[in-house]
Amino acid sequence: MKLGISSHALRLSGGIERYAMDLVDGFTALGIQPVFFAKRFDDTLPACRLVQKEQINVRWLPARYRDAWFAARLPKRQRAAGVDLLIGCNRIASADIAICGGTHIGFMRATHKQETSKDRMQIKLERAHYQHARLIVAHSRAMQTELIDDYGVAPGKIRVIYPPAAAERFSPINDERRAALRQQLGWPSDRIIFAFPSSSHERKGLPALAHFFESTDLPVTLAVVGRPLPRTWRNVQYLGYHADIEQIYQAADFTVLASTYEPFGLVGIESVLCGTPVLLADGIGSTEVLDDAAQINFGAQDAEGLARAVASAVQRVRQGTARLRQPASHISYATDTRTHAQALLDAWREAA
Ligand SMILES: Nc1nc2c(ncn2[C@@H]2O[C@H](COP(=O)(O)OP(=O)(O)O[C@H]3O[C@H](CO)[C@@H](O)[C@H](O)[C@@H]3O)[C@@H](O)[C@H]2O)c(=O)[nH]1
Ligand SMILES: O=P(O)(O)OC[C@H]1O[C@](O)(CO)[C@@H](O)[C@@H]1O
Repeated sequence: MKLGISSHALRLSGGIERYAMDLVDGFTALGIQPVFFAKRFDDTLPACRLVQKEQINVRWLPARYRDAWFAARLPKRQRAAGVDLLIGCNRIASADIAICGGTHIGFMRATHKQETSKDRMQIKLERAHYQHARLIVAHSRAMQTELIDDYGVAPGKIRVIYPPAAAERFSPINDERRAALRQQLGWPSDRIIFAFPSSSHERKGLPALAHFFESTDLPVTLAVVGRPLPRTWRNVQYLGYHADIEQIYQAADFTVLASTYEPFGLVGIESVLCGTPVLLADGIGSTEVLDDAAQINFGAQDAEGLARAVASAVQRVRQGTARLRQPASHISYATDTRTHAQALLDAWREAA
């Protein structure tokens, strides 16, 4: 069988790029070399050597037309490469398995965005994506609901399969190494650090978090990794895009997301796998798979709820009960990439 994966890019960026890379990892472990269709490749990544690269260049086009152009060119390239099972991580109209790690209608509703012609183009392409695929893999139950209610997808076509995380990257370290890492990052031992990995600050709740952190008297710091910050705040530190993000999780006391729309939130499981519990706003997809020891929840729009959640996190750290010594036991599914790749193939066999 010749397996294809389509995605925006094979490079480090946000969640869906991470997911596509984890698919490469998982299929490689199963002895399958995927053909990878993308607009861009970062050739310094080891993943690029594990795939047959098929680039579809869209750079010459204005941004708004790129996705549709990519989707239109893809079928010919699929046939030429002899692909007989295509997994679509981006919106295309020729995938056999469509991955749903977010819907545009759900995103627009949750973030109260005014619809423009660009959004309508995205939604049209997205409908074609879901319609063409024989199987849709939703990254959370919330996505399953959006697919049925907002896109009219037949429930029988959808399977919820949670996304994986690379275990060799995301794992706990011992206390000594952790203390050294914290020192390296300039984090005093009496400071309680909340990591905030984000490539989309507005959607992931930076305004509410920054407002709380700048005005609290608790000895807490919000450590932002990913996109640069628009300004500075008291108790908020920016660490840049950190290639070895696992070190941030390993060294931090908690990881926090106050997202208004978060289909899954890989950040949640990556942090827990590193032994670091999470503060997650209600409704974030990964809250479905974590137990109470691993997470503290609050309402994304509830300032007092956030304050209570941070206070209870601080209390756990002070009591020495925060860290998770057996990370996998707090997550309801097997997170390794190989199991995920196999689950996709099994679901495909059932659907075909
Ligand atoms: N190396 C590195 N990685 C980073 C950094 N900042 C963020 N990331 C990575 O970017 C990813 C963020 O993933 P998510 O938490 O899942 O959020 P997203 O970018 O909004 O992803 C979207 O697609 C996911 C997959 O379906 C969904 O899980 C998610 O909810 C959302 O829709 C994680 O893998 C995280 O490690 C950084 O500074 N450095
Ligand atoms: O807040 P961000 O990172 O721009 O993400 C928004 C994106 O999320 C999606 O709703 C799906 O994940 C896209 O349609 C939308 O462009």
